[in-house]
Amino acid sequence: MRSNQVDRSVEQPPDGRRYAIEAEDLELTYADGTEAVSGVSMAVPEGEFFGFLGPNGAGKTTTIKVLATLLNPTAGTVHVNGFDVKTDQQAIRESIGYMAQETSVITEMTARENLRFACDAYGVPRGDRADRIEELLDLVDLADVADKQAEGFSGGMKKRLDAAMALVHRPPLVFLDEPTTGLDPKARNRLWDYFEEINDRGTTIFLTTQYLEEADHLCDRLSVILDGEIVAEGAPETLKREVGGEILDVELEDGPAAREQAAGIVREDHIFEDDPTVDVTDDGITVTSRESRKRGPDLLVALRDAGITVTGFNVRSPTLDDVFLAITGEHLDDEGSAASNGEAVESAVERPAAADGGDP
Ligand SMILES: Nc1ncnc2c1ncn2[C@@H]1O[C@H](COP(=O)(O)OP(=O)(O)OP(=O)(O)O)[C@@H](O)[C@H]1O
Repeated sequence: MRSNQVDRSVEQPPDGRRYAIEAEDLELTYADGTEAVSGVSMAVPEGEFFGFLGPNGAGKTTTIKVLATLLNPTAGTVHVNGFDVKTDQQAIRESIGYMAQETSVITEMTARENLRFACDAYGVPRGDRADRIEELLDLVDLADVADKQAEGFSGGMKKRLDAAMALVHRPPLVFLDEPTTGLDPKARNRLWDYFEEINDRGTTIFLTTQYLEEADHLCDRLSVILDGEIVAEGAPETLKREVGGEILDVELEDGPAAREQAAGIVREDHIFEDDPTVDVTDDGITVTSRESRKRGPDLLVALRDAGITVTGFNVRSPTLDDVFLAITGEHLDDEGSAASNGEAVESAVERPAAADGGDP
């Protein structure tokens, strides 16, 4: 342990691991007065796959930049790998990998040359470089194109090279800032496999994403950030359970007046006895209740008796989008921007992002 490393032995997670990240009341206000992060606290144990989920502009990148010592916090206490972000910046930089939103790949160089360049930048001992580069090229499936210029790489290949470059010095903790934005589902899945592999090897991962499915698939635990504040945290399954029940989606033939009338029937007719929540959507209503399955048919009868035509009906388990809706009253749409209820209601789970141009 370096002399200035904090001994956090009294603040270990319950299972004896140490914390890779500890932040308490982190605040960051930009020079123009924008309060990007207001009182964020988190504790990420070593080895965890931790997700930081939120819409555009929520404060994810700002938080990551503080953790990676690229921005000084305005207030709060932050330790990364046991080091203080205010006083031990060099030690933190040596002990983390950072895959930024913008690519670090130099397109005039080959994949192998880019990795060599990253080894230089991180001071990887010369004797270790060749083996490490081969290992990373294999891991991210770029061995076949190792000596090809990165210029011709697809978006997915560049992202995989970016991720490999963040890992040449074998950091115990890696920050991935929206690593799959703009990739097609196939390219995204390949990156997910790679991230899972490095996490299985023991690397702590701090991932920011605006994709609900990504957070759900990869993360052991996550925090949801909105307008610079954490609004929920927990394991994806726990958060979904906390929504409290199952979701009943009812599609209606008629427009807004019929949807409001249907919502009124749910609220006033006491068909569901557990005080359900009801949301008006683009094409009907959504009811969240522990009795969705049992009482769903009774609702259909009540709607028919009121002269409202039902065109579709489905009971399902809650998704992270339902969690987001329950907490914020807004959906998180596929562009990562929070959309008011009843406007853009499809989640990133259902709509893939733009193609990234033919990832092989
Ligand atoms: N250099 C800056 N100066 C002033 N305000 C900034 C600066 N960088 C970011 N902001 C503002 O801070 C807030 C948080 O931005 P941040 O980039 O951290 O959000 P984000 O969740 O990472 O969003 P995105 O998904 O768009 O990257 C936003 O209101 C943004 O406009």
